[in-house]
Amino acid sequence: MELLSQTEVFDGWLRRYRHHSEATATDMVFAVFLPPQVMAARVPVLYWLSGLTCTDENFCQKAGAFRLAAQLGLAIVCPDTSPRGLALPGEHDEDDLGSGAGFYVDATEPPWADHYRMYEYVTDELPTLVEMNLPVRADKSICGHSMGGHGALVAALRNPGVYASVSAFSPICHPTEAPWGRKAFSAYLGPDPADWQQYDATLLVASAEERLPILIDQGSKDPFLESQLMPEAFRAACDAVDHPLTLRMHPGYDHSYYFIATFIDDHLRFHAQALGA
Ligand SMILES: N[C@@H](CCC(=O)N[C@@H](CSC=O)C(=O)NCC(=O)O)C(=O)O
Repeated sequence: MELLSQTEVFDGWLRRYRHHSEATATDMVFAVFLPPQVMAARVPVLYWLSGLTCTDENFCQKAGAFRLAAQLGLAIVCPDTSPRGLALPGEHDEDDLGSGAGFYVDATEPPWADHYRMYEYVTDELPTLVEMNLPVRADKSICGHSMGGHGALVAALRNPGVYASVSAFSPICHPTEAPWGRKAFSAYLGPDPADWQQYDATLLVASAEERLPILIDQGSKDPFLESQLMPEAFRAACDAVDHPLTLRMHPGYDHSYYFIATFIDDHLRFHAQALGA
């Protein structure tokens, strides 16, 4: 891993690293916040998956998470949202496909399949790299926003026993029925919706092997609420199998990082408690 920068913040450190990824066959950049407790012992990790158009930097600059993470002794790892440095056909033309829009799936279709393997990257390669090279424990939790909320829910539902806790802000809960999800899945996974189900939290929850409690925060004035996010479909799927879900609707809040910043402390405490931080 190549250290690109280190910035002291709340007595901890925000670092950015570049490394070669086998999963994406590109270089990847990620950010990590290390709390001051790493001077004495390894700390647990929260993975944050960002949404469409983001890089590793949006959460770091806008969420306001590091003061409490420093108090709780929680590391936070922020991956990028897609491979970079490529010039695949159409890759940089739209906000919801290609660069900045990896959707945390392993693409099977050309021209994406050789590089757009963000599921493998965030669930396997990156945690292995982080645990080998940084002063963290293997204990981990996962959280995300919008496309990243979808990624966090899918990662937890598909990997029983791996995450101590999972939460999301404004997640794309039912991407196989949402325009963003249908467009991305068609491109990355091909035309057969049967191949999309493994990446849809609302479809996965019935067969989840672990009933890990889920926390979701959602703003009622989010312009994407009904068309793209569909938390009520996810609630119904959870209710049908008694999967523990806390879905908090917040009147007046939208889809932005102002909403995330308002409630991020609740998520940090939720994860810190599960991780024993
Ligand atoms: N332009 C896009 C939506 C862009 C957007 O709102 N991106 C969100 C995530 S949306 C779901 O994944 C975001 O986090 N933006 C970065 C930020 O710093 O705010 C459209 O309208 O389709």
